[in-house]
Amino acid sequence: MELHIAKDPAQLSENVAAWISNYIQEVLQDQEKFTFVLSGGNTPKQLYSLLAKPPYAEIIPWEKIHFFWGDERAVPFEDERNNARMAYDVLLDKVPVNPDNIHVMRTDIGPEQSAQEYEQILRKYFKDEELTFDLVLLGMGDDGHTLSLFPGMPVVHEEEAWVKAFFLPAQDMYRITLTAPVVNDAACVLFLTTGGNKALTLKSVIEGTYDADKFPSQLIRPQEGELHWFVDEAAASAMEL
Ligand SMILES: O=C1O[C@H](COP(=O)(O)O)[C@@H](O)[C@H](O)[C@H]1O
Repeated sequence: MELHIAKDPAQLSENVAAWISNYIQEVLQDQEKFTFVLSGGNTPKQLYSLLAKPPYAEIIPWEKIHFFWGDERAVPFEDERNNARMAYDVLLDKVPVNPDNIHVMRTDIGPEQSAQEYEQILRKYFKDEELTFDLVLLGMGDDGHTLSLFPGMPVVHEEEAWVKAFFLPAQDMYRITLTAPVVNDAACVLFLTTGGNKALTLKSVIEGTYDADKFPSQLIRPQEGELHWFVDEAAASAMEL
């Protein structure tokens, strides 16, 4: 695992945008397409908006990238809580992406059906591949969740399915999420985490005893791929560095 610490969220987003842009270009020297899993929430907005502007809007070969989502809130696309909607607003509507390469988790059908459909899309896409995604971008909630793998929920222990839907009582909402095994088969996983409110949780996730029921972010340990944590100083403030 590599830990990268930046001064503040603005500097962190700058660093991650540059890192992602380099990584995409490097990987595309050896292959024709690149698979990029996006996260939702608030943290990645600044990063997405940087990627949508020069120089990244111009140097990233957008038409070669296939976009997927790590998780989705089962609310209509028009709802501002919808993770795909946020990514469209800040990034995908602003760069020359091929619309056929954008693979959203649908919320215009039932969550179970959407999860099954997404699983089929992924299994078909990665049929002959040893690894799954080239890059998975993740966030971490202050409760230690990542994707929609929330503390204490059975989905944390899912080992077979790549995509699951479930009802999250705390938010009175269905969630659709990739599971840990499919993310752990990725070539590279990158966590983006900011803020002092996440400092103690981050310390537990990175330096604490393994307890995935309490801190689902600990589930993410790529088998062969790289794991990077990009955090700001406030989020890193409780760690013993
Ligand atoms: O609900 C969610 O939260 C996590 C964390 O979001 P953040 O804004 O605190 O970083 C996010 O990664 C996930 O995609 C989203 O559905």
